[in-house]
Amino acid sequence: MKIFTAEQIRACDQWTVQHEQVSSLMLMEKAAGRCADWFASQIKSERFWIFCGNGNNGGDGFAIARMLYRKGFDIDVFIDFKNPEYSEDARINLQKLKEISGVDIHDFRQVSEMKFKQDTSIVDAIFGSGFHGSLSLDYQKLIAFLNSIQANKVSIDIPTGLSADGLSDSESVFIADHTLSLQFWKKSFLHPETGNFCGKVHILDIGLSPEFIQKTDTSQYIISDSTVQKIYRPREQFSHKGTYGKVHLIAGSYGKIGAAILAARAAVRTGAGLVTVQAPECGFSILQTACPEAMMLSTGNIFSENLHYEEGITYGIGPGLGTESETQNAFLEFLKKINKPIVLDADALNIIALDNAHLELIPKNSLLTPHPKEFERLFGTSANSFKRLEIAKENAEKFGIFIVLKDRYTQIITPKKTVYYNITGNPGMATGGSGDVLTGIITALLAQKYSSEEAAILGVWLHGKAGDDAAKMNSEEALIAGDLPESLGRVFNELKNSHYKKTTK
Ligand SMILES: NC(=O)C1=CN([C@@H]2O[C@H](COP(=O)(O)OP(=O)(O)OC[C@H]3O[C@@H](n4cnc5c(N)ncnc54)[C@H](OP(=O)(O)O)[C@@H]3O)[C@@H](O)[C@H]2O)[C@@H](O)CC1
Ligand SMILES: Nc1ncnc2c1ncn2[C@@H]1O[C@H](COP(=O)(O)OP(=O)(O)O)[C@@H](O)[C@H]1O
Ligand SMILES: [K+]
Repeated sequence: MKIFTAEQIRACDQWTVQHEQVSSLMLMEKAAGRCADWFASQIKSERFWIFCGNGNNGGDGFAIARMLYRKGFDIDVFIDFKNPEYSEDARINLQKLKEISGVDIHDFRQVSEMKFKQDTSIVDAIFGSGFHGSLSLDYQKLIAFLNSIQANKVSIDIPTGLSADGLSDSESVFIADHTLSLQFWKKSFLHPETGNFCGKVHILDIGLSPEFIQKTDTSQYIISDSTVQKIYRPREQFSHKGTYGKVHLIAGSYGKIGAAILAARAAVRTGAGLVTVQAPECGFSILQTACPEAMMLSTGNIFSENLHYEEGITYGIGPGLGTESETQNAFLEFLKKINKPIVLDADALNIIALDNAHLELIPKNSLLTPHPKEFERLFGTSANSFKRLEIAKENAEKFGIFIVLKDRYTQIITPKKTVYYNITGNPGMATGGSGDVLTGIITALLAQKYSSEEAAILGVWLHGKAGDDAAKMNSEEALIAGDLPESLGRVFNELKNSHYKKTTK
């Protein structure tokens, strides 16, 4: 699914009006209708306080107010009495609302004097994609007041004060529990500094031109279920374990053998034909007990100092590996021998980060899976996650690598500087070892002849879906990394069913 900038969304809006025989007023009616239906079906409140600005976001708010009133809800609308200028469509919808005697319209400055009933939901239709600059003092006070009261809060299109494309200059931003985003994800929803204001994001299809969407280029995408269904290949009937590749995980050291176990369990559950763990002997008995499906190769006594290289193997290196000098030397020598894509995580990245020249040793099309701190060690600090993404793009291109930047919405950055955001997963996965599982998953996919790009996209999606399945079983709080490989089976079943549903009657 494409992510467009605010400017592209505006162009899409205009294209739809020009080419699809709908007026902008009809589009607003459709958008408001989708929002009103969502409120009526998802929200328990009897009454709504709807705050409307002077542009088309406010216009949506006026139309939503009218529709919710007709559905039987108790509605109060708040506007800026000091500013009588409205966009044309907002003006028409405000006029329609004024014709309804049952809806009270107040100046938003009066809100703090009004009695707030507990079951009221607050709707923010103040500013959307047209917001720029910063808020006036009166609006800042309003947002501070709304943020301070306990209520269910919903933003239309974008929380007021946020910009669609990155950080905004606004001092205050409306904090939503839900954001009803029209047609598209916005980039700012996907980054921590801005996404935190959006609550749960719901994308409402308002029927903007599919032709425009298809023909308009972007370099940023959401990984949608349909993307993943296109990548996924079911297993062949006449196959054997050789068909599904040989994985070697170079992982674990004294005190961190669990990392190797988690990666190995993930690799076997992702369907790799044969999995071997290269680890120090101190971990053998626990590894062979915890994951009997995997074979073992000794790399040392309590840490790795002697790594085994063979042709035809797909390597995943780093979880719990340690950074002792012997391990560093062994790993860097090992890197020089490899000329096909590998997966590098955790301590493998920390060793590479010790010297910039090490980056040159990474085989082209390899996948690096840093969390933000590891990324910083590799490529330097950045002021915010938007700048970090730009640094990631430059380095992915420069070194010909895929960077899987792990976060709430993990970003995959390709050597061509395309960005894929993953929206599966949940905060239950913020627990030690979940990254090790991802290494096992991606390495197993690479071994099964998925391309690096496919392995990254399918891998992060599967990982997040496994997290969602595990959270459903165990709650987000009780989710542990070891649950993730156990959930993969249900996720694959679902994926396979949807694949067959697409290809059979
Ligand atoms: N996607 C779609 O196809 C569809 C989109 N739709 C909806 O349209 C929305 C976009 O509408 P929009 O372009 O009118 O912008 P909007 O967010 O209302 O803001 C502009 C107004 O706010 C003002 N203003 C701005 N910054 C300000 C500030 N700091 N402080 C004070 N004022 C400020 C600005 O004033 P100006 O700068 O012009 O003086 C102007 O009056 C979009 O988010 C969605 O809800 C649907 O209706 C139908 C289909
Ligand atoms: N709040 C969150 N929502 C979704 N996914 C998350 C969240 N927090 C962490 N994750 C995922 O969990 C994994 C954590 O990886 P990492 O930090 O390397 O853990 P570890 O080093 O303990 O294995 C990443 O894939 C990340 O995307
Ligand atoms: K809004």
